Amino acid sequence: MADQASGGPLIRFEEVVKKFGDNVVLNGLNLDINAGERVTLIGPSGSGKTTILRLLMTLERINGGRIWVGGEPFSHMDKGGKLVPASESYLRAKRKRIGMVFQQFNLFPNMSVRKNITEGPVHTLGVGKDEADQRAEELLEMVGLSDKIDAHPTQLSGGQQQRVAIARALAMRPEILLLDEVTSALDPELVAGVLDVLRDIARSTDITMLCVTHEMGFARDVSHRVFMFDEGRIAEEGPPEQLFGDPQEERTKTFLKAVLENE
Ligand SMILES: Nc1ncnc2c1ncn2[C@@H]1O[C@H](COP(=O)(O)OP(=O)(O)OP(=O)(O)O)[C@@H](O)[C@H]1O
Repeated sequence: MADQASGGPLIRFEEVVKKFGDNVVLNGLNLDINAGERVTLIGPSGSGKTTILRLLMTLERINGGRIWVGGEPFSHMDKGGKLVPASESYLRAKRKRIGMVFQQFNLFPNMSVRKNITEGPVHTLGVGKDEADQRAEELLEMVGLSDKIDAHPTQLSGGQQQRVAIARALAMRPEILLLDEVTSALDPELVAGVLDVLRDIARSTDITMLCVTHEMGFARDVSHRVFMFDEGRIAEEGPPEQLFGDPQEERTKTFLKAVLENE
């Protein structure tokens, strides 16, 4: 885990405000994540965790503050020495650094597994077809689905589809991988397989990961830091052994107790 060559974090949220109408979801959020760090966001429903990932995917725009990625403005762009809100084309170029896996797998239903994985590299990044194919084969091996390369998504279980979605995100060689409750839509018996694949990726790559999850065991295993969110602010943060083992804030204690009782 290291800071950027520039000395700064890979991702920086600086006084970020995000509103939906009158609903202020993030109210001056400050957040730094270093290159290679794996971070988990936990907290009650509606506290703004998914919104953070969606801002990084440029699926939402901020209402105030700034986001930086790799020391460069992300929510903004430099125009003659002044920072102005980023244009669509600027955002499109910037978001190539970032991959996301969603709760719903969102695979292309009419394409084979192979095509699902090679489509982005070939069409968005201009990678040659043979190279994209080879990478798809490597990634399918990594997620344990080599034998499904010619299958269609409808022939796969939810867990298998989610593993293809993970392979598809990694095929774009992102620096940052965002995981939004990737096991929430799965039948319980399929959850472990997907989490094992993610544990492997965490162990074998130095990709920067931001996960929103209710799987506390997984959060404990893979995270360098856990952020407890409450009402759009960070109530508490720390390494998992500290945050889970010795939480300081009342809000964290109540939340963890409720999650454990639920489990
Ligand atoms: N597109 C949208 N339009 C209006 N309100 C939205 C939109 N997206 C999110 N919100 C609101 O923003 C708040 C934060 O939502 P967000 O999904 O980030 O929370 P969360 O912490 O990820 O919750 P959960 O654990 O339930 O996914 C909620 O009050 C939600 O209703």
